[in-house]
Amino acid sequence: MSSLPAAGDGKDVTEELGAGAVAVRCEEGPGRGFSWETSGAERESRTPFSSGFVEDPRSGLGRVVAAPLPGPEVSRQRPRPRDKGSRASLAYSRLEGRWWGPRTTRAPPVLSLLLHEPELSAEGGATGARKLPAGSTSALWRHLLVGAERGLGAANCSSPNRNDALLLGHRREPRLLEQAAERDPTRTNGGEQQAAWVFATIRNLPGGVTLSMWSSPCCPWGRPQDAEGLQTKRLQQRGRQSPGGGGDFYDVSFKVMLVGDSGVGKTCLLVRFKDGAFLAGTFISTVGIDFRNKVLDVDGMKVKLQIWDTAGQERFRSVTHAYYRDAHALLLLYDVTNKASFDNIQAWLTEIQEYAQDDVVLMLLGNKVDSAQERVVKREDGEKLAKEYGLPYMETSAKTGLNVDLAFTAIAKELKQRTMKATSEPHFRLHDYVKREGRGASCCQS
Ligand SMILES: Nc1nc2c(ncn2[C@@H]2O[C@H](COP(=O)(O)OP(=O)(O)OP(=O)(O)O)[C@@H](O)[C@H]2O)c(=O)[nH]1
Repeated sequence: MSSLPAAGDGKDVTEELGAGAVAVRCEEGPGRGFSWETSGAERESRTPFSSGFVEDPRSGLGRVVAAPLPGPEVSRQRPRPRDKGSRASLAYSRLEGRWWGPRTTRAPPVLSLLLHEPELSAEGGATGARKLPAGSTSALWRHLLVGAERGLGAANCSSPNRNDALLLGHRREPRLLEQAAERDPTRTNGGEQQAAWVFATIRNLPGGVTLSMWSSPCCPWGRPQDAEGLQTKRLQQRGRQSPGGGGDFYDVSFKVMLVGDSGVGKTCLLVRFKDGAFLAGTFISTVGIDFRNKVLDVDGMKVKLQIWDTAGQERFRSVTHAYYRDAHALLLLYDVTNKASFDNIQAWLTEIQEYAQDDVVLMLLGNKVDSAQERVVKREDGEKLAKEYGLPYMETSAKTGLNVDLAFTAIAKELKQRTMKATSEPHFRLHDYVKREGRGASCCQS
């Protein structure tokens, strides 16, 4: 792979980026958000995927994105001339409002990824903007399989001058597409229309990762089969109030992480809690890490939970490790229909012990209890394990919603109590609460 040209020299770098060259990573931390252009070639496919978190300094909202990059330290440094040829070559500083890289430039680079639209970030997901040269048939875009699976979602994007747009979307956020489409109908740029409209999927990114993408029906790589269907859907849903949003007020805020093997239902649990919906159908693994916010009213106090959905797959483990230290609470899930996921709980606990704070609030959840026929892990086994480790325990179903709200509410109550130094309220006991309130197959220990 050749190195990226300096930003602003007007060159189309897409060919040079080569196969699999799509992703973005960000510096972590409030008020320091910026995005990176990255690239990766096939030969770097063993590079572990990494991810970053960017937070809008004004709204305090953020989003997580994934990138095939080495360690997080890469993003903590400004690219310098000596970085030329490294994969973190260009960056856009939101605070400074300019691009910088090997050479600071006035204009954004031809191929750039940018994070913005903070209101969308409240919903999580990876977004990015990409300026495409008109009629581009770059190697990059040949990697897009237009018209991939239905049900993939997207978030909005645009370039800094808000002319050219394309996005790297989140796989399970069709609502974001609707929002994006309503806010940004097809834009015009020098006679060429580009906007976020139609999804595609980028496959075979380094690490074997697949990312979903939406783009314009009139984009250079052609109109996908179901563009009209999408448009119809958008029109029908116009006027629906967008849920969530970034304007929630809160008194206290906590970070909660969902961990456990791939496929145990972490994403579904989060979506059930946040949206009251169940993600049935094809299982698509989480890439890197993602999060969503929800504000709960806990005994008169607004408690914001920023819930981080981690990827259960082993290859993303190095990504999630970095987030443990900031977590106030962890929900550790296994799947009652999958014995291996239960057997792996001990390994997860070892990991938690190593990376999380000592005082992290931890709860064990046996998910998918609606699948009674397929159940292979008995409730008693879950209880026993929880007791052994002194954990509160519940059985949940993201499908039916059983105990889902309860699990998060219990966590919020416990965390809220910890922040109240002296209070006249009765002492909250997480174990007792879970035992008392849990429904159906839920239970307890202690
Ligand atoms: N029956 C049933 N299926 C569920 C439940 N929760 C999740 N699933 C299904 O299990 C599969 C995996 O769910 P996800 O939420 O994507 O799993 P995950 O833990 O986030 O997986 P990774 O992202 O790979 O870590 C999907 O096909 C879901 O539809 C549940 O409570 N009941």
